[in-house]
Amino acid sequence: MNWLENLRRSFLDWESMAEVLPNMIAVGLKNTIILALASTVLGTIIGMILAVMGISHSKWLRIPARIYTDVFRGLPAIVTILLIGQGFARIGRDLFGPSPYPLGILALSLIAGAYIGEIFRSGIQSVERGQMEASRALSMSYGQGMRLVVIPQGVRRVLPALVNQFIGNVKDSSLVYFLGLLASERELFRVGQDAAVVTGNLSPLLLAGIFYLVITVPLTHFVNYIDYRLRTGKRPTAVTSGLKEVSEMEEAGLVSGTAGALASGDMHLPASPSLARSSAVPVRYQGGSLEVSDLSMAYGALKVLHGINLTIKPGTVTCIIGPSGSGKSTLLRCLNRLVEPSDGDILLDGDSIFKFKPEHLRRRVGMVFQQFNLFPDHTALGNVALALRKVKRMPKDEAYKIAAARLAEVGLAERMHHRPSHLSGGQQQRVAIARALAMNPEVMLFDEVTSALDPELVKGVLQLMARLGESGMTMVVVTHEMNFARKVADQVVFMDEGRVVEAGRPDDLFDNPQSSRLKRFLSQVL
Ligand SMILES: Nc1ncnc2c1ncn2[C@@H]1O[C@H](COP(=O)(O)OP(=O)(O)OP(=O)(O)O)[C@@H](O)[C@H]1O
Repeated sequence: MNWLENLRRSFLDWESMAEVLPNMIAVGLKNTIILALASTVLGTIIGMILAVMGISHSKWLRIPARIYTDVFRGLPAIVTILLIGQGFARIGRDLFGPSPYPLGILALSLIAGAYIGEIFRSGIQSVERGQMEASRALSMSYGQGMRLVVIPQGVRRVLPALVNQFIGNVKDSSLVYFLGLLASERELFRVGQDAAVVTGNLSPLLLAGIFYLVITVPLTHFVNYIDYRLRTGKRPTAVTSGLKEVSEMEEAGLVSGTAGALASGDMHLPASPSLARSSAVPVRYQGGSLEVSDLSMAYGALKVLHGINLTIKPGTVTCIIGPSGSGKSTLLRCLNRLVEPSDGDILLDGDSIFKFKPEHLRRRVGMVFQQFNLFPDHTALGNVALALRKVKRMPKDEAYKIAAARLAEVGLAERMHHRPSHLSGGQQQRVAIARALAMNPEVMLFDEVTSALDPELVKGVLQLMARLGESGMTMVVVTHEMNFARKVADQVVFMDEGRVVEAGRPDDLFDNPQSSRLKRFLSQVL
């Protein structure tokens, strides 16, 4: 039992622990926290700058950020601390006085910045491109899209990694003692080590270890909890349970009145009980007109649109059909300047859209995407209200009132407090439509909005779009739904290889195609 007693004296000598405890808390713990917090805050600022430089289009920003990251990640922490702490000791003395403490914080921050920069960069780059596209389509500037949509999502995704970095800083703070700290500046490790030398056992050092764990373990669990809350949002549990069934029932309700109606051509609107109920007084829209002339567009050397001419009258529905890669989506994106054409002009209510700032144009021309592109960190209501608040600068109450009304119009009054991940695909797409409508546009662009939906959810969305078309909204719809185009469109445009091959009334195009290309296309899709 002798060796057991030996171990106890080495590690669990209560007296020497009790003796060092006040100093451990008042000096060691305090300094460790100051060193770790200060270097994390400064490192976060450096990291954010590095991340923005790292994703910049300019190589003059990217390359220095890369070199910095490689150097400070590649060097052992102790080397950096000694190089900074001793190499800059003179400057440090002039700036901060005799203490090496500030230089220690600086060295820790420079190291942390390199890691945090990489964490931020990968977080921001992991956010889907569609999020920025949706932000821009809602009239946000690039900066607003980054600040309000992309960066918050990126940061949330990397929150656990950032906490790991803080924990790394807590531990790395022990290296600063190499710089020769004053007694009042010693951190946990140094206080423990000093006491261990005096008492001749390791108990004070073990106590220091326990303090490290007291800082890091609860923090990890707390951040995991915050991460969970941010990911899932505050939601009553009762709503989550049985969600699938509710959403399926709702979709079924939407579909039931129209099942097969589109296919048979016997579609009466609004046939859906939930849609009809949700908008007893139909909303009327003041649709705008579009005139596209000689429009061409290229992605680099790839010419995608060749001299497109198109007239879209106010309050009409134009469906664009054509084979994959024929330039339909590109034409749509030219209409709200998500891409810039190389030639030609587009008039909105008689004015060239190139006279406006793109952000102003996009308030008048809304867009809905195939992949919905809802903001996952916001509820349905938050998704619709975000641009109203941040772009249109409406007071919060007014924005939420309008958002709630728009969601009610698309049959989602009862689901407005749900996040996208708790909505079915059809419901998400209806939120996206409500979100675009809330900006009060004159023209709505729909880019294959039902292509990502399960077949049983398609009809609900198509029915909503058909109702919107009947309410006076000008709509340009890229679609593979030929029955929808036939029944709802005022004009169908067939594109192939970047050209409008035929355009006209749906009956004329579908029943009496003129060109061999349209005949071949229809024979493949009908
Ligand atoms: N961002 C881009 N960069 C480079 N080329 C692109 C880009 N987007 C589309 N293209 C190319 O432009 C052409 C037209 O694409 P577009 O998406 O407009 O066609 P589409 O008719 O909408 O096709 P689909 O029905 O498959 O969506 C294609 O050859 C496509 O590969």
